[in-house]
Amino acid sequence: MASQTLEIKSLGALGDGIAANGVFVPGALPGDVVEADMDNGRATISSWQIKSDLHVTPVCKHFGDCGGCKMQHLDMAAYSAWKASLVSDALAQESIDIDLQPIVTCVPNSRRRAVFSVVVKDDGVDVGFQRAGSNHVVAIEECHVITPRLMKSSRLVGQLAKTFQPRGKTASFTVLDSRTGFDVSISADYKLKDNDRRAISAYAVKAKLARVTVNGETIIENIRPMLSFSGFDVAPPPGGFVQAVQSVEEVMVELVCNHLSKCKRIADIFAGSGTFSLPLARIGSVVAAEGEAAALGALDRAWREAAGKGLKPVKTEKRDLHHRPFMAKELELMKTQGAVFDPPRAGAEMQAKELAKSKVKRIAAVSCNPTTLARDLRILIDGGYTLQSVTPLDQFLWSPHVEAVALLVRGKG
Ligand SMILES: C[S@@+](CC[C@H](N)C(=O)[O-])C[C@H]1O[C@@H](n2cnc3c(N)ncnc32)[C@H](O)[C@@H]1O
Repeated sequence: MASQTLEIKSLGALGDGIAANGVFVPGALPGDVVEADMDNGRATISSWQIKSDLHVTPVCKHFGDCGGCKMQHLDMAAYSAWKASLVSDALAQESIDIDLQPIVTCVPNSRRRAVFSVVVKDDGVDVGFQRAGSNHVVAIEECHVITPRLMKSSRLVGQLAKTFQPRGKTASFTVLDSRTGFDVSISADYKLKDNDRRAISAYAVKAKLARVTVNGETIIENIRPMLSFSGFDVAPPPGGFVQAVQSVEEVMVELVCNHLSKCKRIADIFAGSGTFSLPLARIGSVVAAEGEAAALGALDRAWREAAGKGLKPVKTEKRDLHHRPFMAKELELMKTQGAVFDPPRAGAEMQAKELAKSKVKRIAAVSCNPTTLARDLRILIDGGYTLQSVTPLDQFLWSPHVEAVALLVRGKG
């Protein structure tokens, strides 16, 4: 195996150091000079000649083994600057020139949902996260990302798995830290027998789990799992999308609601269970479109339970928005003044093209993928919108993921 001396100049989008010669070096930071073993173009650090001042001691004992966190070795200020740069670099690729708002960060131990990998063995059970690039489950004893309650839930998850999960199989247990208890949603490649259902139910009652679902089948719901979305009680469907960190969600909602604060008719496109629709219903009537019927059901129920508190109507619409976006004409017929769209990672290219032709005055674009966000913003700008601000938000601490909220107006808005 050949060895090379590499001088690290920058950080890539996935958090690897990038050497002067373009080689990606996992674990390296700008300012490092490292000796690396090269194997088929892949670099593995064997030693440091110079260690950059940007290195800090990772807080977690599992760092490097567990694939959950990639950037705990980077100084926090440099880390936040790198995250913001992921957004500004993507915008620059589309020739969008704007000074970003300061990045919104989250504190450790604030993520309210964890996806544990669980394997039951002859001598016990491993509950943890997968090693990067492998199926191996790294059993965790500590985690600095998820809430302390979720960390405690990992023990219950292990006990639950032991009651029914076949030995040697790995399954994914998504646990939501809801106000009324843990909502456990299991995704597995084995079929349940009636005995398994009975065992799951018995354990869920004993451990006071709010709900347990396996491959979409609700095995038991002791109590509805409840979250608060901007003061609204919402019971998201099993495994349904929720923003990862409540404090970051609150900032996103504030940005969107302030931007649309004078709009009487609003479209919430990719609405989920109503993170934006519900607070927006305090401002104007909302059409909430989304592909998951269960998420819309949760939204509708939350709106009904809160109705009478001066809320405007929320009309839900199940719709495949990638194939059937809101057409410009349709938005006009609906008299839409403001729109928020918050698509999955692929973005909302078709929808952006229709919005670009529309008369909608104010748009909030929320995104978890800077590249597709920049593409969609370019479409809107070319359609005559002015980009007023872009705020990066970090709710996936120490990972390479970053969110952003971009605000646009047509004319004077
Ligand atoms: C990033 S989430 C945002 C949800 C919501 N705005 C929120 O903040 O909670 C994206 C949403 O898009 C929905 N979705 C994904 N593909 C879709 C499609 N083709 N048509 C409609 N909705 C889709 C998902 O179910 C999910 O609820």
